[in-house]
Amino acid sequence: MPDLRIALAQINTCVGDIAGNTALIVAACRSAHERGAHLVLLPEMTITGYPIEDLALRESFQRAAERAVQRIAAQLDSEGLGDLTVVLGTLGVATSGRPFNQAVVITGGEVTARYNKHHLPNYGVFDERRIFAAGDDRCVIEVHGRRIGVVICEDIWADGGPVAQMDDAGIDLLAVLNGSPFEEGKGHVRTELAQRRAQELTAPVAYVNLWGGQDDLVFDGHSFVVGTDGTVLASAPGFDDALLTWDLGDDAEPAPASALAAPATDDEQVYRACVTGLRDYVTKNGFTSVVLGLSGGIDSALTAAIAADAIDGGNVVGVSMPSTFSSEHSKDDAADLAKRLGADYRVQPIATMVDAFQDQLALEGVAEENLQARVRGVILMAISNREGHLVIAPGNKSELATGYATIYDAGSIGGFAPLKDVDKSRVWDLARWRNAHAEARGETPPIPANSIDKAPSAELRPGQTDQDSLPPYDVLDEVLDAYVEHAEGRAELLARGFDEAVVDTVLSLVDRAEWKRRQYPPGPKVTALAFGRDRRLPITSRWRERAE
Ligand SMILES: Nc1ncnc2c1ncn2[C@@H]1O[C@H](COP(=O)(O)OP(=O)(O)OC[C@H]2O[C@@H]([n+]3cccc(C(=O)O)c3)[C@H](O)[C@@H]2O)[C@@H](O)[C@H]1O
Ligand SMILES: Nc1ncnc2c1ncn2[C@@H]1O[C@H](COP(=O)(O)OP(=O)(O)OP(=O)(O)O)[C@@H](O)[C@H]1O
Ligand SMILES: NC(=O)CC[C@H](N)C(=O)O
Repeated sequence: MPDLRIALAQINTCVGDIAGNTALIVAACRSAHERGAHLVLLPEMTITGYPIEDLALRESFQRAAERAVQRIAAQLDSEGLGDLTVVLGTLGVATSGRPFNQAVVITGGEVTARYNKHHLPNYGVFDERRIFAAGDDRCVIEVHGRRIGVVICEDIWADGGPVAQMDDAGIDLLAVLNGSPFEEGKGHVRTELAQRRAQELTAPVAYVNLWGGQDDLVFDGHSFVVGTDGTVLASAPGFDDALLTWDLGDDAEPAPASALAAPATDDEQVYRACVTGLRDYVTKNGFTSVVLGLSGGIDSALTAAIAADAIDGGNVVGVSMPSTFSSEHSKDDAADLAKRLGADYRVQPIATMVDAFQDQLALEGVAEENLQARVRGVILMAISNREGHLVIAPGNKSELATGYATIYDAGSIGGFAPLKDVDKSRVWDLARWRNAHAEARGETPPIPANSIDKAPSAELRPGQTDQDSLPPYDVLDEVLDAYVEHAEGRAELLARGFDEAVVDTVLSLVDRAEWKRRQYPPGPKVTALAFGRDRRLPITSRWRERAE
C-alpha cells in the first residue's frame, strides 16, 4: 500500500443542481475509496457548479451549498469512508458582504479546514471580483503525515499570494482545484504553469479540472499531475469523466504509459468542445432533440454532424426549405447528409409562404432576399413550438463578425449556436477532420464531400456566392483574427500588408455588426477571444477605425 494515494475526480457538474452534484461527489468518493485512495480532489465550486455568476450573491443559495457540504461529510462517514480526506470546491457563506469561492476539507465526518481563493480573475470571461470576497490565509493540511497545500485555479496563475506563502511550509504536494474553461492551446499553458509552480515549491502539483458545458463556456477536464522536476506523471483525457489516481512518492519513477491520456490534435479538441457545449446545453436545459435547417452547405452540415455526435442522429431534425432559387445539389446534399447521420429529415418548400408576403409587401433586392431567409427561421421556430425540439443556429464566427447573415433567419435564430466561435476557414478544417476521423475508424464520413467542396452561397438570387459581398474567406479570417482577436488597429493591419480596401470594408462591417452579435444565441468559446463576455463593446458608438 502506498503512503498516499491521491484521486483526482474529473466530473461534469451542473450549475445550481446541488443535489445532483452532491450525488456525483459521493459516487466519486466511493470509487476513489475502492481504488485505495486516501485523498480525493474535486474541482472548483463542485457543489454549486461553475461559474454561478450572481447566484453567488443569493443567501438562500449560499446556505444550500453549506448544507450540502455538511450532508456529504455525514454521508461519507456513515458509509465508512470517514478515513478518506476529501477536498472540494464550494460557495463559502459570506461573513460580511460577498461570499467566498472556497475549498473545504472533509475528513472523519466533519469539515476540518476551509480555504478561500485569493486571486479572483476579473478579465476575459471572468467577473469574480463582482461576486466574491478574496481570502488571505494559506491552507496546508496533513494527510497520513504528508503536507498538502490547497489553492484554487487563478491562485497559480498569479505570482505571489498563496503559492508564495507556501515557500516555507515544507509541502509534499500542491493540490489545485480548477474551473478552467477550454480554449485552443490552453492545455500547454496550464501544464507549463503547473511545472513552474512545482519547481518553485519543490513539490509535485495535482491539477484537477471540471469538464462539461455551461452556456458559452466549455470545461475540458484534462486533469494531470506534474512531478517536482516538471515531468507529467499522470493525465486524464479531455471532455469525459475520469478518476485519475497517482501515488505520492512515485515521482522519481517515469510514468507508465497507462497513466497518460492519448494526445488529441487541436482540430479534435475544438470539435469535441463544440460537441460537449451543445450536448450539455441541450440536456442540462431539459431538451432531448434539436432542429435546424439543412441547406446542403457546410455550416449546417457541420452543425448537424456535431449535433448527431452530441445527442445521436435520431434526435436531430433536419429541414430542407427550398426556394425557387435553390439548386438541385443543395437539396440532394441535405438529404444525403441526413441519411448519413440517421437524422429525421423533412422537406418544407418556402415559395408559397414567400409569395404570400410578396403579394402584400412587394419587396426587392436585399429586403426580398432577407424575407426568404427569415421565412426559414419562422418555420424552424414553428416546428420547435409544435414538437419541442431546441432550434440550433449554424452561423459561424466570420458571419457573426461581419454581420453577413440575415438577423432572425435560420442561421442565427434559436437557443444555441455550436459554431459561434469557429471561423469559416476552421469550419472546413473541422469538417475534414470529422470525415477523416470516421474513415480512420472504418465508418461512413458524416459530411457529404460536395458540401465541403462547393463554393459557399446563400442561394437567395440566381448564381449568388458569398464572395460577391465578402473577400475570400482565408483573407477575411486573417483580417478578422488580427482585428478582433488581437485588437490590431487599421494602421497595424496596413503595415502588415493587407489590402487597404479589404481592411476598410472588413473593419466597417465588424464595427457596424455589434448589435447583431448582442442578439445572437450563446455558443461555446473555443478560441482565446470569443464574441460575448470576452469582447465587450458598446452597441451605440461612433468610433470607427480611419486613416490616422
Ligand atoms: N444598430 C442597429 N440596432 C438595431 N437594429 C438595427 C441596427 N442597424 C440595423 N438594424 C436593423 O437591421 C436591419 C438590417 O439587418 P438585416 O435584416 O439582417 O439585413 P442586412 O444586414 O441589411 O442584410 C443581410 C446581409 O446578410 C447577407 N446574407 C443574408 C443571408 C445569408 C447570407 C449568407 O450567405 O450567409 C448572407 C446578405 O447578403 C446581406 O448582406 C435593418 O432593417 C434594421 O431593422
Ligand atoms: N434551402 C435551405 N433549406 C434549409 N435551410 C436553409 C436553406 N438555406 C439556408 N438555410 C438555413 O439557413 C442558414 C443560413 O443560410 P445561409 O444561406 O446564410 O448559409 P450559410 O451561412 O452559407 O450556411 P450553410 O453553409 O449551411 O449554407 C443555413 O445554415 C441553414 O440552416
Ligand atoms: N476559475 C479560474 O480561476 C480560472 C482562471 C484561470 N486563469 C483559467 O482560465 O484557468
